[in-house]
Amino acid sequence: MFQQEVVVSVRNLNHYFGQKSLRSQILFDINLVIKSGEIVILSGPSGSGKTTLLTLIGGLRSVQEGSLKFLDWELHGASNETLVQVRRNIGYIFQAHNLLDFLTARQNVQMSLELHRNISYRKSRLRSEAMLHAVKLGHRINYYPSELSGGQKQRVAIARALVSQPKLVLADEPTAALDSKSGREVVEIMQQLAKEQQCAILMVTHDNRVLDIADKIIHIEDGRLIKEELF
Ligand SMILES: Nc1ncnc2c1ncn2[C@@H]1O[C@H](COP(=O)(O)OP(=O)(O)OP(=O)(O)O)[C@@H](O)[C@H]1O
Repeated sequence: MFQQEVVVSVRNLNHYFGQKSLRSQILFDINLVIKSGEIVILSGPSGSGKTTLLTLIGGLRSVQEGSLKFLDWELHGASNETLVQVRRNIGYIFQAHNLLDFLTARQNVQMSLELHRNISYRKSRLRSEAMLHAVKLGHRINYYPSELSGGQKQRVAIARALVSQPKLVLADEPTAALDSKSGREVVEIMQQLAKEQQCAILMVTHDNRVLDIADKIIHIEDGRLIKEELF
């Protein structure tokens, strides 16, 4: 068995949007722990605060109140250098896969490794190709995004998110644009790679077909975590 470490720890987190009289509270007293290798699904109605919470955890937005720790880094009051370090340890997968159209599948994956300065071109190329094999795209390495199906593009996005062996993957509706078979394939690949690399996954989804891959499902409503289900 792997020793599970705490990857994300959120304590009494509040968040507000807007200024002065237009200021309104969006997140209320959020408490949450995510451990390595754990797959957590975040569900809730539109506008309940899911994306806001995901972007806070991802170091993409400033923490205003409360504590948010990623590994040993406190994000509340963190410097830009710290946030850059944090982001290097996180893989991001969004609904629109955000691949660059003028780069091949391999180049899209490799680009994310090039943010890590201490890796040679040869090594990054080999690792990117191995990762594309892992997501079952070994036969599409030199294809451009326009030559791939929706499910294949999303698998390239998974390879890109996981190739740097991040401690955490944040996925915002990764199956939303996919038919049920491709959606299922995409989450099963995420699950398998997460368990192999002991990476935690926090996934926002409305897709009932994939709920069973979660170790834990948390529900958010009007900015409050209301229920946690364990599997
Ligand atoms: N930049 C912003 N400025 C002001 N209000 C915002 C901003 N971003 C989000 N909000 C508001 O915060 C609330 C939560 O939004 P958020 O995008 O986190 O919800 P969500 O649960 O991800 O919704 P969906 O499922 O529709 O994507 C909403 O009421 C939204 O209108």
